Amino acid sequence: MTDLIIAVDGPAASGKGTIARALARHYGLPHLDTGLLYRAVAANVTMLELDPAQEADAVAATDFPDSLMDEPALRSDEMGKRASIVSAHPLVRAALLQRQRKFAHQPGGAVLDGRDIGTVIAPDATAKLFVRATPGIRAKRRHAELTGRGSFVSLDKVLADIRARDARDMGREAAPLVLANDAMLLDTSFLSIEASVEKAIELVEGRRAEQA
Ligand SMILES: Nc1ncnc2c1ncn2[C@@H]1O[C@H](COP(=O)(O)OP(=O)(O)OP(=O)(O)O)[C@@H](O)[C@H]1O
Ligand SMILES: Nc1ccn([C@@H]2O[C@H](COP(=O)(O)O)[C@@H](O)[C@H]2O)c(=O)n1
Repeated sequence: MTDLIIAVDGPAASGKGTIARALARHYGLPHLDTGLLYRAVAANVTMLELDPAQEADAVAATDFPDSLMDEPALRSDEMGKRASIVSAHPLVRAALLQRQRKFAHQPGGAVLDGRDIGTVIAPDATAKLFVRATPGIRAKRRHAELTGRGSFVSLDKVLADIRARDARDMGREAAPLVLANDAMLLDTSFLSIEASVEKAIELVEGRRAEQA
């Protein structure tokens, strides 16, 4: 059987992680949330008391233990913001590249979600999804998630952070978030989680059938 590589890209809180995890379960494939790699670099920069805006400082923090990726602190909004600062440095991206490519190209295939999976990490992916939702809807979902975890932050602040992160991730020179030519758009704004996952499977199956 041919390997199945599924690339899931999209902006912050669009639902790409939720969809990628469900696809991995559905197809019995390993999953990598590549945002966690950048969040781990950001956390390491912070622990080492270095400056995330300085490329050399951020590169020095790319050598982190795998266990760091399991830290709940990585999931905070602040760490998402710092991750988007360190991720703009080309040398940080280069330091994390092979690890992601190796994961994508393991026997059988894999599901990866992030910003540059379909464009840089696995341009040869079997199926590429670009998941999006309006900034307002993404902010409401992320706000509900954060308050559910006991972190008290206003909806306005979450929306402002999402807009700032979009601008940084789409505006940077190194591997910006863009729609790959052959990516399939999946707008989750008015879809439930279940409906989004169903649609994602349908899109992947359509692409597989075209390639059979
Ligand atoms: N279709 C949906 N309807 C309602 N809530 C959703 C939907 N999809 C995802 N969510 C919720 O929205 C929040 C963000 O989803 P998720 O973490 O999957 O986004 P993401 O794009 O992976 O975010 P990030 O870029 O920050 O990693 C989560 O709380 C998730 O449960
Ligand atoms: N492939 C990727 C994945 C993530 N980033 C950057 O990390 C930040 C945090 O990612 P989340 O998916 O956990 O929100 C994100 O804002 C990006 O700046 C990336 O550049 N490439």
